[in-house]
Amino acid sequence: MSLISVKDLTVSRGGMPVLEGLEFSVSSGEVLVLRGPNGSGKTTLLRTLAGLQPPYAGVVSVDPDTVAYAAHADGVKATLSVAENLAFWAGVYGGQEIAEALLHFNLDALRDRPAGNLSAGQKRRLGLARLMVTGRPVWVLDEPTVSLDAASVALFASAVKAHVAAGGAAVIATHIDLGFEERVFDVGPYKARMDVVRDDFDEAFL
Ligand SMILES: Nc1ncnc2c1ncn2[C@@H]1O[C@H](COP(=O)(O)OP(=O)(O)OP(=O)(O)O)[C@@H](O)[C@H]1O
Repeated sequence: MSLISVKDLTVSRGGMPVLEGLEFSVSSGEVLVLRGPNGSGKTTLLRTLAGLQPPYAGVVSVDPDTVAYAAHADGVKATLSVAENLAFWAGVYGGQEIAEALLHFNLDALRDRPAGNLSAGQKRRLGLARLMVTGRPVWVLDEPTVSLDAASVALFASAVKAHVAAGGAAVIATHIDLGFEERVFDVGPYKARMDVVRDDFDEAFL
């Protein structure tokens, strides 16, 4: 069953098309890894998939209530403890248990530490643990392993594996090999031509 699909999608940044003609779908049980050099448009595509910005053209088919998005900024509340941060997100998303997420991301010993006092990698682990408490099936992740050491990357990879084994799906922009079976989608060939002109463009300006 397809949880997210795009058809003839163009995504834009600052009003300019960045990628165009995108077509793919991701089903329950699948991981799609986005690849492409810096600045190629992966973040722009992920933000569009997550509903944070509208498509420039084409269609994104996904129920917005099924998506959990994690970006570069961890969205951690500095004055709340680790456990309070997770409980807060669990409440926002409908009350999943936080115990499993704390254990999985090796955060149990840090549960009462104010999140503002965590290291960069610990903060990133907390940001990723949040995914587990959302209960949402479609994980849309932008460079999730930044700041993580090898052991934490392995924790993250196993969380994704468990998530898709339970029927979820994930779209992940990453430059590293996460060591699991995935489909790879290279955005390179979809780079938008700079001479794209919208139908509603006033030719008098050309
Ligand atoms: N506010 C903006 N207005 C116009 N163009 C922008 C703006 N912000 C970013 N861009 C450009 O949009 C393009 C796509 O950026 P995007 O962040 O989606 O790339 P990326 O593939 O995620 O890169 P990275 O791997 O470095 O994270 C880049 O060329 C970038 O310079």
